[in-house]
Amino acid sequence: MSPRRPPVCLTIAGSDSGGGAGIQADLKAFAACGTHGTSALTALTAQNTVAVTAVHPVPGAFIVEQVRAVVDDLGVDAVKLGMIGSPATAAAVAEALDLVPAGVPVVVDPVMVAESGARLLDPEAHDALVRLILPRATVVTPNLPEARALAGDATLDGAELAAAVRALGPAAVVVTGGHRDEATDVFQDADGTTLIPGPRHPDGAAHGSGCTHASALAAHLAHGHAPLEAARAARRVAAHAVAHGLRDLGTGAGPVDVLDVRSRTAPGA
Ligand SMILES: Nc1ncnc2c1ncn2[C@@H]1O[C@H](COP(=O)(O)OP(=O)(O)OP(=O)(O)O)[C@@H](O)[C@H]1O
Ligand SMILES: Cc1ncc(CO)c(N)n1
Repeated sequence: MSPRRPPVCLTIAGSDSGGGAGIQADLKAFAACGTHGTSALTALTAQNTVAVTAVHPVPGAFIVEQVRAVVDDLGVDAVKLGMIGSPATAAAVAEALDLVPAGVPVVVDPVMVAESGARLLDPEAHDALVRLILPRATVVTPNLPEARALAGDATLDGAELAAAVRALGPAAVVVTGGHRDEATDVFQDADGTTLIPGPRHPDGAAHGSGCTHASALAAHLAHGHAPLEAARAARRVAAHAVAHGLRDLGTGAGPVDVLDVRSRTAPGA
């Protein structure tokens, strides 16, 4: 890679009109982690901090075309997958992944439910996600309820839960800790299980924490870090974004802020 060329990350995900999650969070996290962010939208959501009021899926052929445009010209050093939504979108995303050169890491955030409680994955898309997408993941990053839904067992936890998700085909798993009292992430790959602890920050502005985490992880893989090191860095980046979350924006859970915008002034001011 030429020293002047930053790593390029591609998010294949949904848009959050409220700017907290989805591609809006992904592009900010990519930039915060020193990479150039590109995007292929899977769905547009009319969304704010309290609800998702409408979803407009992007036609499958157009998802593929967006990925082709990026891959053919800019190149891609890591991919992050977010909202899939429907079985048809899962099939299109799988087709789009065939355009990504072999060996490029793919981080899959198996988005199911928004922080506001809205469902973002049709129940009938679950099988397509498991069959078409998870086996292609370098790292899959479910939160606790998503991991249990993928494992098909609501009683599992810790290393057993991570192993049940890894059995679906991804090389590594991070069960993220935002839904635990201690916000400890559980990483597992072929070498074993590693806990990734860290301080728990007050809740109330964690909308987009999962997207930020998965994108930061992809960005660190794009920089050449190994999955475990990238997962440790992603925990730090996401926790920082939660700590600086914009709790005064909106009436629900405020957007995370990976760029800590309150500490900045307008350029030239
Ligand atoms: N209150 C918190 N304090 C510190 N770190 C947190 C907190 N909440 C989440 N995190 C970290 O943020 C990352 C994302 O975890 P989380 O489990 O919240 O994802 P998620 O539920 O998919 O997020 P969302 O659906 O809101 O985008 C993890 O690394 C997790 O440890
Ligand atoms: C578009 C989109 N993707 C992912 C999430 C998960 O937080 C969300 N709320 N919205």
